[in-house]
Amino acid sequence: MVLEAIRYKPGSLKILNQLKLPHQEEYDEIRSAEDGWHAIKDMRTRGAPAIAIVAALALAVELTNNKTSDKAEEVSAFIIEKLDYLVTSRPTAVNLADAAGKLKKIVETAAKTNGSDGASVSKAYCDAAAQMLIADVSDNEGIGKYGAEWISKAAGGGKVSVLTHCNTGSLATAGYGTALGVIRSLHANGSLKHAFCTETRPYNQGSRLTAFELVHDKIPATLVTDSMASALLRLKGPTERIAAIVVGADRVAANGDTANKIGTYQLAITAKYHGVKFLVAAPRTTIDLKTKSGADIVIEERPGKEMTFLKGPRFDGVDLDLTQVETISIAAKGIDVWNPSFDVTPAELIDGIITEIGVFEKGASGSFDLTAALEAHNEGVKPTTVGGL
Ligand SMILES: CSC[C@H]1O[C@H](OP(=O)(O)O)[C@H](O)[C@@H]1O
Repeated sequence: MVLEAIRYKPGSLKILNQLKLPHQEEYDEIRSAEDGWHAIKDMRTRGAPAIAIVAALALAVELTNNKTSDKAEEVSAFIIEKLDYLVTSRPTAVNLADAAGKLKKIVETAAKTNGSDGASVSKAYCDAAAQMLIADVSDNEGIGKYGAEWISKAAGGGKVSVLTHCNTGSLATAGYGTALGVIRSLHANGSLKHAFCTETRPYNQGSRLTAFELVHDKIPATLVTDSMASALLRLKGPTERIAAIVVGADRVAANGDTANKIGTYQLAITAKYHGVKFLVAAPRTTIDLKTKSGADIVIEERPGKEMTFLKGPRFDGVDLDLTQVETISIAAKGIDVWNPSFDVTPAELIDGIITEIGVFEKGASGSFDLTAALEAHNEGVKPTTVGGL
C-alpha cells in the first residue's frame, strides 16, 4: 500500500496526522485555509513540499464547498488574502511562498480574462492546486533517478551505503520523497547496501517517520542517534564506508547555501572531514533565487516544550500518565530552551544539488550559480546529471 500523507479529491482534503505516527495512523479533515494553517503550524503535516501542497489544497476545498462571490475580482482578492495568510504558518520552507506566488498569478490572470466570473476564477485556482499534487510525485521520481545515478557513479558502481537526516519521504511530500526518494531509487536499482537514518530530535522525524517509511518499503536500514551520525563515517566493517549523505532542503539560496533540519550543518562538516559526498535533494520549487545567500534565510524557532516533553502518550508500549511526562519536563523547568528548527549549510560543504532536472554541481569557480544554471536549463542546457565534478 502506498504511503499517503495527503488525500485529496475535489471538495475533500485529509492529512495524515504526523504527530501521532508511528503509533496511530489517523487522518484529519481539512475544510478551510484556517484548518490548513493550523495543521501546518502544529506540524500535523510537515515537509517543505507537503506544506505548500496542503496549504494550496486547503484553500481549494474551502472554495469548492463555500460560495464566495459571483464577481471575478472579488474571488481573486479573497484567494490572494487567504494565500498571504497561509504563508505565515511556517517561514523557512520556501515552497509555500513559491506556490502562493504562482497561484496568485494564475488567479489574477483568470480574473482579467474576458467573460470571467467568480466560478471561473475559483476553478482556475482549484485546478492549479490539484496539479501541484500530481507534479510533485513526478518531480520526486526524477530527483530519485538523478540522485541514485550520481551517487552510484561517484562511488564507482556497486552497492552503496547512504545516510539521511530528518524525513524527506512520502510523509514530507506528495509521494516518493526527495532525499528518501534517492534512497528508494538506489534500492530499486539494486544499488543500496544499507541506509542509515538519524532520529532527528526533537520532533523525531527520523525515528518516527523515516524509520516508518523504510520499514514500510522493506529497505535495509539502521536508525542512529543524531550524535552518533558523525562517528558512523569513520566506521568500517559491517557498515562499510558510507558513500554519501543525502538530505532534503527547506530553502536553497541562489549561491547554494541550504537551510534544512537542525543538525544538517554538522553532518556536512563531518562529511567534508571524512571525504564523504554531501548532497542536497530538492525540487526546483525549493530553490529561492531571490535569496542570495544563507545569511538571508529566516530560521523558524519552535516552542521549547517540543524539546522538554515526550512526544505522545506512550513510551515503549506503556501508557505514560501526565505526571511522568511532567517529571521529564520539570528537568528543564526554569532553564532557557532554544529550539531552532533549521540550520544553514554553506555551499562550500555541498557536492551537488539534486533536482528533478538533474544534479547541479559547482563550476570551475568552486561555487554554485543557480541563477545562471536555471537560466541555462531554460535555454536547453541540462545540468551535470551523472558523475563527479
Ligand atoms: C522534503 S522535506 C524538506 C525538509 O522539511 C523538513 O522540515 P520539517 O519536518 O520541520 O517540515 C526537513 O527539514 C526536510 O529536510
